[in-house]
Amino acid sequence: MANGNASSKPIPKAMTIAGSDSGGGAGIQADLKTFQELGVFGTSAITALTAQNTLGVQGVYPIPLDAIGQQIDSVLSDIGADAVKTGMLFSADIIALVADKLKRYGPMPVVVDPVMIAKGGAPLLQAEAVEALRRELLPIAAVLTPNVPEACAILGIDRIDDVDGMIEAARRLHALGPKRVFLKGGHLDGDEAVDVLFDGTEAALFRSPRIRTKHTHGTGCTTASAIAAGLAKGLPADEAVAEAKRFITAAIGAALPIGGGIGPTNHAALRLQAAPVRP
Ligand SMILES: Nc1ncnc2c1ncn2[C@@H]1O[C@H](COP(=O)(O)OP(=O)(O)O)[C@@H](O)[C@H]1O
Ligand SMILES: Cc1ncc(COP(=O)(O)OP(=O)(O)O)c(N)n1
Repeated sequence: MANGNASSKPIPKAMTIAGSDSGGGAGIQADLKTFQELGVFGTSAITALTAQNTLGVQGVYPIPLDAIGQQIDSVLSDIGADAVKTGMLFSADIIALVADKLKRYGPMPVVVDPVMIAKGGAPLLQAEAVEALRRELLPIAAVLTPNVPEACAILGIDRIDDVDGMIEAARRLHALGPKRVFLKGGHLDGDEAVDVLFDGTEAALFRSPRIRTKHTHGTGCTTASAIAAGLAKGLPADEAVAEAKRFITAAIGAALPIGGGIGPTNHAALRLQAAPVRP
């Protein structure tokens, strides 16, 4: 009897392979909250511990390779995953290990969030690891989800200024191997936050009003894990992206002004909109 109920379908499962954010707004913590909110059972392999809060990153401690590999083996050899999301991977060695494991346990859709630098400026990927990301991980990505600075770093270009520039960059990123590129426009200016999904043929735009808040910690992790949740549920990629855009827009709209710096998005926002808590 699946899920204790003979009539229910098995629950979709998604795994996050990422860093831990002690402040709870990004990383593994954001991913697992997102999976839970979107009806997906979440599992994890932690690649690095960060001592982090709304003010910034105070420490980064990579996990030994054996321990990362063992977490992935434990989860994928038993529970499995309908989709995987990768986030902070920190070093070329960790990237190579993760790519190897995903090839061994695949095929399953992999959302690659090429996390490089936290909002406060702390490096979360060693500079020399960008080439490993390009070579090992991009070719196995079902969806690559860079923000604008990450897209520039992967392509070795100085700037992307507008939506036309994003479309051109998404085309060039697609040529590096991912099935789809979802290039996020949160770092650009304008009254709308516009993202580009390029599938090798067409570029589709996803637009939302730009919310005037400083509390955007964890937007990238949350968006990528929401896409992974959609893929785990069997949604086509464009629907998974549309659901993720609704999720992150609501989460930013109800962001939490906690701590003294950049607060986290509110992962419960969509659920609370649907069923507001009565006093
Ligand atoms: N102020 C904002 N208002 C509305 N949407 C935003 C805002 N900032 C970012 N977004 C959206 O959040 C998602 C994550 O984007 P981005 O901030 O570019 O990623 P990252 O957190 O990786 O830097 C995208 O869908 C983007 O359009
Ligand atoms: C452990 C960890 N992983 C990833 C990030 C970056 O997350 P992101 O969603 O891009 O949010 P910001 O750091 O840009 O707010 C992180 N900070 N920590």
